[in-house]
Amino acid sequence: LPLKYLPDLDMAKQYDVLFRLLMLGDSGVGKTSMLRRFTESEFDSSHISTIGIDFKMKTLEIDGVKVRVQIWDTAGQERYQTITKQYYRRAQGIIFVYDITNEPSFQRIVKWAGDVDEFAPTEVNRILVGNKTDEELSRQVSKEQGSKLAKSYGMDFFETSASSDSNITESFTRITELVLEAHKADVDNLLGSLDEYLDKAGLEEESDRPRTENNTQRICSC
Ligand SMILES: Nc1nc2c(ncn2[C@@H]2O[C@H](COP(=O)(O)OP(=O)(O)OP(=O)(O)O)[C@@H](O)[C@H]2O)c(=O)[nH]1
Repeated sequence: LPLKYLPDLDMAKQYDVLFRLLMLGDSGVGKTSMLRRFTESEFDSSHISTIGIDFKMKTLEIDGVKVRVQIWDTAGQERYQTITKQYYRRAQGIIFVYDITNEPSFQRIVKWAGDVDEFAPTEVNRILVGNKTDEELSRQVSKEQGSKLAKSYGMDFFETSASSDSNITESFTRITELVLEAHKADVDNLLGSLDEYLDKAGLEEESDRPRTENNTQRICSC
């Protein structure tokens, strides 16, 4: 492989694997805010409802693996659900979000989870998140209720605040870890063959090089 291709190989190594995560929950629970907090370290107190679906990317390093996550932020509003359901199938991880100050948003997790059972692959990883813990005085759903529901679904549970940046990184990291664990065999295979490819590329490049005094010049000109 000619030396000039090496920078492209470096680009390819900026991340090892890409996963798709999906955020689901009622309108106003804070899905967009959690995602903005996680990817841009920002928070906005105004509510601009997501139209249809949007996504943001972030790279995490877990156990030495560079994982790029594409996080899909869905609109909680009913009218967009025909569109958003089309994305369930492509997700490897799902974050269910409710608002701890809004009991109906918690009750509706059952409905969101039911939709996922119907439209997402069965092996999809899931976590449950109760957001807005900074609004403790307005709390309507206890931590125990959240934890119990999560347990009944076999999900990990977090209480977060996008506003005060509590448990946001932890939640996104946990779902990414679960997805990575679930796909460990595939990832190992992929990384194994990529390493092999890079080693091979390095060897070929060595053997391509003319064994003359001009070696240095040739390397520099690339
Ligand atoms: N106090 C508090 N407010 C929050 C928090 N997270 C989000 N909010 C506010 O809740 C409102 C709704 O937040 P969004 O992030 O737009 O909610 P969403 O779930 O994306 O809503 P849709 O796009 O309509 O589905 C906004 O006014 C946010 O500022 C939080 O952790 N604490």
